[in-house]
Amino acid sequence: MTEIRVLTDEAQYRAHSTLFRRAMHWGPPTDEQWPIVLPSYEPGRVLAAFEGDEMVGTTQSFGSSMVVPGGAVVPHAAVSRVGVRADYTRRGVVSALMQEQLSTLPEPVATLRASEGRIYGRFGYGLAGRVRFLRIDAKKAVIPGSPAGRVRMVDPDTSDKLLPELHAAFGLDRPGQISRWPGWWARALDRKTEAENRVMVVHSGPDGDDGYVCYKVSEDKDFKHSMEIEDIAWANADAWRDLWIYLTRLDLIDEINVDAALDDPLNWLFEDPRVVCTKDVYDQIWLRLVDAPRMLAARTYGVGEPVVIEVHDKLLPANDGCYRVSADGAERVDQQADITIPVELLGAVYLGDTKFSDLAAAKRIEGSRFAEADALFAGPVAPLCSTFF
Ligand SMILES: CC(=O)SCCNC(=O)CCNC(=O)[C@H](O)C(C)(C)COP(=O)(O)OP(=O)(O)OC[C@H]1O[C@@H](n2cnc3c(N)ncnc32)[C@H](O)[C@@H]1OP(=O)(O)O
Repeated sequence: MTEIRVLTDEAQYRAHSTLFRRAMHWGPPTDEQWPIVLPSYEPGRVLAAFEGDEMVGTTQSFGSSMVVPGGAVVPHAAVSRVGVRADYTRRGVVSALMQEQLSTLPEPVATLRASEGRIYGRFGYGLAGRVRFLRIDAKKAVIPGSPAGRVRMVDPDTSDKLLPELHAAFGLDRPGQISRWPGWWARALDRKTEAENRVMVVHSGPDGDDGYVCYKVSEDKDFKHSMEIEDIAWANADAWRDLWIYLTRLDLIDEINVDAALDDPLNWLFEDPRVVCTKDVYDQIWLRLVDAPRMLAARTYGVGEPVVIEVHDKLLPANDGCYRVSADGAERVDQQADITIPVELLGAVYLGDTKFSDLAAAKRIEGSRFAEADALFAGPVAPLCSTFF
């Protein structure tokens, strides 16, 4: 009989970390890594499955906030470290963990990054946002003109304090973006275990610091240098452009790799837009509407005729019901539905990445008036989450 418990002390957290890492075929956390990982264990949010006294499965969440279409910011749970011991898989362990986690989360929405695409739909998560992996030919990347402001390198002691402050001050620019928690920053800014060659650069304009970038450069051979952008954020278009002027004018760099939204306008910075190459498009945000009525009311909608959507949710039946969505908002109603949709697919359309008409074409949803629903749920910008967890 699988029992789900909330873990409470450091020894249990370390066993949780070891179990999850082994499920991913990684080694356990080392003594050097553990002090960096420990702050990411938030009391009350760490669950494990037990068979008798044996821990056999894990999950946890981090408390944060997420932007929804229209700009409202809602409480959000970042779900992570889902793993089952290899000798206990396919016996319902993760199903029990997911049911308990979803039933007890205080936030109305949860997201995660999925290791495999077939795991989470059954738990009500839908693929709600994709990311582009870009490669920029730095040798040919010319941005005409001069920078508007200045950049300066900052040392790790300065960036430990400054970067979290700046990230919070810049705000969350796209649907799907989430705020960062202290344990996230502890790992991101860790310099003991993996970041000796990380460089942090801050941009300032007329009103002070308004952008930053963190990157690492590695050398393949024959002085071929490749840069990975780990984190980049800006408060205005001048800061964004100036950071890219800095990055593309660095000596010795052959290529720059960066993650971007599907509609990121980066290629328009360059004289030759072909210097930006999309290497891959990959799924990123898996979204679970935990409190569907609250989340439907939280976002704004485009112009168009109202539609009535009937939602089915096997794990959280409080979400079941019909919702009338119009340009003025969404509310629960007792009316004939135009569209019937399972909660994971409502999650998939929620941020605007996927259209009702595409789901209907694929025979994933039933009903009519899909074009009207597309118009209501469409947003002016593609979703993105630049905070990996
Ligand atoms: C957010 C994150 O942390 S992503 C990382 C997820 N973790 C991993 O990938 C680590 C390796 N894998 C594992 O630890 C486990 O196999 C898990 C977590 C993916 C699944 O745990 P299990 O306890 O085996 O799942 P459980 O037995 O509850 O399965 C529920 C259903 O999902 C299906 N399922 C589970 N995992 C998979 C999978 N990888 N691919 C396809 N179907 C799956 C099962 O077949 C079962 O289907 P059924 O209800 O029709 O019989």
